[in-house]
Amino acid sequence: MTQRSFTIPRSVEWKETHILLLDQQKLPALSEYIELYRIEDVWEAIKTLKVRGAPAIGITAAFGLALSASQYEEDSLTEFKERLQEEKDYLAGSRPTAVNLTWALNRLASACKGVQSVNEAKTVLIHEAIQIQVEDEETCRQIGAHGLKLFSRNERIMTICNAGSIATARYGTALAPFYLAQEQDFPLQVYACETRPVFQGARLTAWELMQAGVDVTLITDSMAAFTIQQKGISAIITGADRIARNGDTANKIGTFNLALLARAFGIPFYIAAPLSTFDFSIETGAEIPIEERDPEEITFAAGTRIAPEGVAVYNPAFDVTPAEFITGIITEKGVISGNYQDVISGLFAQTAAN
Ligand SMILES: CSC[C@H]1O[C@H](OP(=O)(O)O)[C@H](O)[C@@H]1O
Repeated sequence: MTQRSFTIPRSVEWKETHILLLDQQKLPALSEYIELYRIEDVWEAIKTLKVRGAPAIGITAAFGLALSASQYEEDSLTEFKERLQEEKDYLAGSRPTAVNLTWALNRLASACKGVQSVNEAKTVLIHEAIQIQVEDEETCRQIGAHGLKLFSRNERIMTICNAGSIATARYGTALAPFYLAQEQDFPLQVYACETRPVFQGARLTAWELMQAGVDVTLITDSMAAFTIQQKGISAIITGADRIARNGDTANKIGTFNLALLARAFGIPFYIAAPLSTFDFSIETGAEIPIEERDPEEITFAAGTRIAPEGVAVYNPAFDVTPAEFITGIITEKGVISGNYQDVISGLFAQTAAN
């Protein structure tokens, strides 16, 4: 098996005194890293999608909380933990849908439970945030390996948004199989939906896959059905932002459309997501908070107004695909399918036991 080498971009790096962040709003024209020193800048980077993608949001928020806490001057452990809770809640409020944000912040808070001093707490927070990133990279690689087994050579696969390397620690979730396929000289053809309104597919997925030398074709979201029909798309794979215990899955707006098309065309529809994207506290997708974003994301394109001033706008950033339309969920533990309620409950039990 030939091993090929190529660039797989990273979204964020811990730099002790600051966070180094790939500004995803500047891509694809500019691949620029910015330095974040304050928690307010981390909050703003998440809110304005300078960093986006469920795992990448969680990792960045964890770095932001650890960095801010490293600068606290409170000597009292009680006062330190009170301020940590306040700033944890502040970061958690930056975006509502991706559960990885609160999952990562809760993990840092839990890591601090047994500390005996402020200095120990500061060290534990940094180590836990770094550990989250290290684990996520391996998790994504495992998702890629499990996902790649589902595809045949030269298969044509559709995706939406960007669930790539820059949406995670590295490799991505939905795009991870394509990176591993490229490493193994296993040819696949990817059809990427541009992903209105902020074009994560056009700006980010096309950029990532072209950099890796993956055969990627860009289409508009409205072309999905005709492309499946005309180009013989044989599978669809997307990322996820929050998965309920029954398997209902929130992902970028337009994902549910693709799941319905997969059912209509009789092709598999896969979700790729780590266990950290499962929200074991909610039973169904009806409980998933759906972020609604600035109407100007729709009424403007590239800084130019494309809709009449004052027009009513509905701009949900995510939709929820009912579990019945999901062929399988590709996790680091393997592909789960069938009765998601039972299988996910089993995963929850395993995770809780570890
Ligand atoms: C690997 S999670 C990526 C996930 O996040 C995206 O949303 P956003 O760009 O708004 O953060 C999209 O839902 C992707 O599937």
